[in-house]
Amino acid sequence: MNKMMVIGSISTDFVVTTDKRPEVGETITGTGFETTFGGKGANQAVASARLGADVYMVGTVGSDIFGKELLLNLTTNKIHTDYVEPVTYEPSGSAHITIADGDNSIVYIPGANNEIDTSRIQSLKEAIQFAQMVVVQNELPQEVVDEIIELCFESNVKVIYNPAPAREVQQSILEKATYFTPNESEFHQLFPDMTISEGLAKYPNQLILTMGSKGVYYHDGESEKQIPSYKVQPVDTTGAGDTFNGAFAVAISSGMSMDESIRFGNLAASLSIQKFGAQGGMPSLAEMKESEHFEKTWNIK
Ligand SMILES: Nc1ncnc2c1ncn2[C@@H]1O[C@H](COP(=O)(O)OP(=O)(O)OP(=O)(O)O)[C@@H](O)[C@H]1O
Ligand SMILES: [K+]
Repeated sequence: MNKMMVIGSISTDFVVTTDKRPEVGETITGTGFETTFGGKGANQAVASARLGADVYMVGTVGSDIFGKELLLNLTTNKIHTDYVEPVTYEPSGSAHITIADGDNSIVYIPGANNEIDTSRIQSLKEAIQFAQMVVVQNELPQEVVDEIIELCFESNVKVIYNPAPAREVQQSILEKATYFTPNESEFHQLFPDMTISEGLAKYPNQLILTMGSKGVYYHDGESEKQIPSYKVQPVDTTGAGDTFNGAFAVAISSGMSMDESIRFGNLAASLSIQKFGAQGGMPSLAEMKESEHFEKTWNIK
């Protein structure tokens, strides 16, 4: 079984649906309320664990009621929580999402997620060196992300860096990631002066660009390649990118080829967007195998 370490955010999504948004000072009656589990780190951990990886989550939750639920959700998904620390001085991370007119507006409060620091990463050095794959995203302080990638690079541990949400990142850090996986807008934030083709050619077999329904692009050292997505009717695309990253991580660390691993990621993502919530539709390996697109040669270890 693949030992994987996912270092990142763990949050609750509070989702309000309403016919219109309130004006400043106004109170209105909405139409619905739901809480779902989120945080890019936790989402990617759940995606990998459902597909059979042995996942260790590294992160921070508040010592509030939400923190307990967040931990319980991880263990329910068979994720090890030994490296998830409760903190007392910040609330658990949360995203406050209002959906009106088919569009969402979001207030994200990192809270406990910002309390992880570089000394915590140093204290986990041995555990990190023991992982077959490390996965990290941008919902942590950038100096912590930098420290993780530097440590993996020096220790020869494979690391997938999902630079989401978009922000500036030093080129020297990107270069040290085994793979980095922006979507289209994150790509343009990382490389404001480059076309997509120029970026792909500069980082062959390393830059994996997800383009929603258009599929995934990378350069194999000889030419640019496009791996198409699977045609489905999306219900809720929240968590598509997280599912892709978690599934790609499982496939590539199982020794599957780049093309196979991307197809595996695309298939998992296409199943996930047919259900509500970031984690709600993330498939198990058994559900993947039931798909007509599952390939017999895909061998998950
Ligand atoms: N409409 C769609 N139809 C089929 N597959 C899709 C669709 N949207 C997304 N996907 C799948 O999900 C993967 C990731 O999607 P995308 O590039 O939109 O990432 P993202 O912007 O990080 O997603 P999100 O922020 O919504 O989680 C794609 O590579 C593709 O496989
Ligand atoms: K979904």
